[in-house]
Amino acid sequence: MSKPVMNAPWQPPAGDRPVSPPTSETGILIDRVRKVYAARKSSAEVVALDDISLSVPKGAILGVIGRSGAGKSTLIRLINGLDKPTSGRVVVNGVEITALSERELRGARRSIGMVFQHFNLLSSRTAFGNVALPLEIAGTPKAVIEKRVLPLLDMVGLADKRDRYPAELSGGQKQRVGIARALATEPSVLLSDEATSALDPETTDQILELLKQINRDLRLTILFITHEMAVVKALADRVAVIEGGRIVEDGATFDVFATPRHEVTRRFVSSVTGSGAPEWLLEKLQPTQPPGGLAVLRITFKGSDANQPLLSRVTREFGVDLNILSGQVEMIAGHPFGTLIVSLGAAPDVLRQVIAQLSAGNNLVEQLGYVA
Ligand SMILES: Nc1ncnc2c1ncn2[C@@H]1O[C@H](COP(=O)(O)OP(=O)(O)OP(=O)(O)O)[C@@H](O)[C@H]1O
Repeated sequence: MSKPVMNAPWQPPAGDRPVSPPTSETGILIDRVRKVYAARKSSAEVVALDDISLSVPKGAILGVIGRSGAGKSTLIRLINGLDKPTSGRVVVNGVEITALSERELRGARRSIGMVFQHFNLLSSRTAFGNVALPLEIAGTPKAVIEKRVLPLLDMVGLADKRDRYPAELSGGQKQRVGIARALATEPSVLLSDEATSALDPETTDQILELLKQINRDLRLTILFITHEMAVVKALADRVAVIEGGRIVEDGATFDVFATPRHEVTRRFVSSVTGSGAPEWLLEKLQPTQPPGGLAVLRITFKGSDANQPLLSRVTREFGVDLNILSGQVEMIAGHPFGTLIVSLGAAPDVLRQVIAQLSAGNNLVEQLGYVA
């Protein structure tokens, strides 16, 4: 049914960020993908994806985050073959999706599960009936369907709701049915399109936990798109930030949180870590020192350095008082990560030494300005 990748020899990507050629351990490969929507009478041509390359190892969870219109949904549609790129190729578990005919694609899609923001359940079917649907379409015998669906409903915690209709289920329960349905054809890859965006925070946490468990238990490769960094923080091993159809930053989740390089990433990161300066402080910040003014520093602690008593050491050593203006320490991808914003009064040469001392190890120290 599906074609293995074999015809074209591997060429390194032309873009500035090469990806490795697909191996047996590559779950999803996006190779120099460009998608241009043609101009229409009333609208100009849109470059939705502009030379994107990404590689997701088998069993990994990649979060793709971007603002509205960045190109996230376009990317998902190209991976599941609902749309074709203008150029470039998409390889899922060794199958070059972009080289398949419509008929071949129908078969290949069984190995790609999809979870949707609004669940997309059939209201006329029970939970069981919704999960069974992709198997019925694939012509699976009834006895096999029964054997496959019941353990799936059990896995998502809905064994007792098998005969309930969507209207009788909560949002979280509907999404559990959606996840079970996505797993019915035993896919190797799960694509999630804003799966938790319609859910309240507590239900979101439960669904993210379920996705993590499924990833662990089934060694399923997951690529999800979202506009919420909190979802990336909770779920992703790796993150790619997309803006204007380009990947502006990608890497291990902790590294991207700890050292965001692009302005868009910084904004996403500060929305969940409290690393951004509070509004009241931003209003008071001045670029030059007013008479008697205090310097304002932002210190980002990474990894084990987050636990070190650096501040008291600096206070003792230089005899300066550090006032904590805002701060937070939390765990990201299993590592402590903290941000503190402090003010202090010190002569310029002492300030330089304080900054040097605080910058020891993995810490990042930035001077934000001065307050009166
Ligand atoms: N079928 C289409 N025809 C023309 N332009 C399109 C089409 N689909 C998407 N676009 C445009 O491509 C760009 C990327 O859209 P896309 O839906 O992929 O973004 P997104 O990141 O998913 O946004 P959102 O979070 O709002 O869903 C946008 O400028 C959008 O207007």
